[in-house]
Amino acid sequence: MIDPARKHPYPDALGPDEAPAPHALLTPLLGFLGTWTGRGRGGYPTLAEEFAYAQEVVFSHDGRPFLRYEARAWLIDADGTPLRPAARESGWWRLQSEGRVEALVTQPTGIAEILVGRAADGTVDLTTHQVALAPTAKEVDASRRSYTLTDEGTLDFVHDLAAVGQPLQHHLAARLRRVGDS
Ligand code: HEM
Repeated sequence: MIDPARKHPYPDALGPDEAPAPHALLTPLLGFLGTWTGRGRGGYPTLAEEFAYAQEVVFSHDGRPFLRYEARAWLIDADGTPLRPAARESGWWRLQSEGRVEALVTQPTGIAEILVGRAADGTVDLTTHQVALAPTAKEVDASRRSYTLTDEGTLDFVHDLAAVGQPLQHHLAARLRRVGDS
């Protein structure tokens, strides 16, 4: 049993210079490590209107060749005031040779995705390998996600979705900044 009062013997690192040293396979994704926050916009043909949201995303590692991934979003109004909690998801990005990525992501809406793709030049592109749905989850057939580290120091995110009978198309786009950066 883990004693919650005791410090974890293998804490995650949030930066490339922290211990433990990152596994060599994480090299193409070192720029992703840390906590990011920002805003995005989303929509879908089945929704009455577009929405604006804020999001926090955390990437960490424990020295092995995978990233821990955690994302929380909440809807905001035009002034940025929080309206209500929105999507949450967490998972693991498993790094393989030549920058190949296998990502496992689960959501409290009953959706579990396995995505595959590649990390290169500060960009990760992921497409659906498999989706598993809980009995009461909405129908999701596929998604395509793109994460890009830009020259301005932002992490830009685009998410296309094929769901509820609609073909693959835009659902979300966001721009995040590393917490602590101005
Ligand atoms: C930042 C992350 C996300 C935000 C802010 C977001 C926001 C929303 C919102 C506001 C809706 C309308 C229903 C509602 O009000 O709850 C919605 C619907 C939906 N979203 Fe997302 N979403 C996110 C991520 C995802 C992801 C990762 C998936 C699946 C892979 C997904 C799949 C869906 C589906 C299937 C619907 C239902 C569409 C319908 O029934 O017409 N969303 N999303």
